[in-house]
Amino acid sequence: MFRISKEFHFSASHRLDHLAPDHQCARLHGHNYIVVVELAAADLNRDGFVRDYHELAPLKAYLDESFDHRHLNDVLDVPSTAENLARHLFDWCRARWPETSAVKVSETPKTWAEYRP
Ligand SMILES: Nc1nc2c(c(=O)[nH]1)N=C([C@H](O)[C@H](O)COP(=O)(O)OP(=O)(O)OP(=O)(O)O)CN2
Ligand SMILES: [Zn+2]
Repeated sequence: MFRISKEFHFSASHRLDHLAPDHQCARLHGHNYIVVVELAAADLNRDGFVRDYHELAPLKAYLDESFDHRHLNDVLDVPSTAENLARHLFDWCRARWPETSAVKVSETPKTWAEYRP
């Protein structure tokens, strides 16, 4: 199996307002998010690629337009946890690129959440 991945970045604010009011993440705050999309295939195409990295440009455009410098509570219809963000972006990528195998999201230098069905 071949696996490729590409990293994307955006900055956004959010509040996890379903948490107890004394939880620090229930307060308005922001992150410099990192998103890594992974694609997998048993065979390579005629170019020797799982898929050309350049074909992932629509994900950058989607993140820039819909997530960057926005308030995530206004963007997602589920709590804006890293897990939910990873699942949302996985579904978005999988609908376009069937080789999508996982999406990882980092909110801080110490944390990662991954959705991999
Ligand atoms: N499983 C998850 N736990 C938490 C999430 C999440 O999306 N999934 N999100 C948050 C906060 O939004 C934020 O990411 C804070 O993370 P945390 O690691 O607690 O932040 P700190 O940098 O302050 O951690 P320190 O250990 O104090 O450095 C919380 N949990
Ligand atoms: Zn947060």
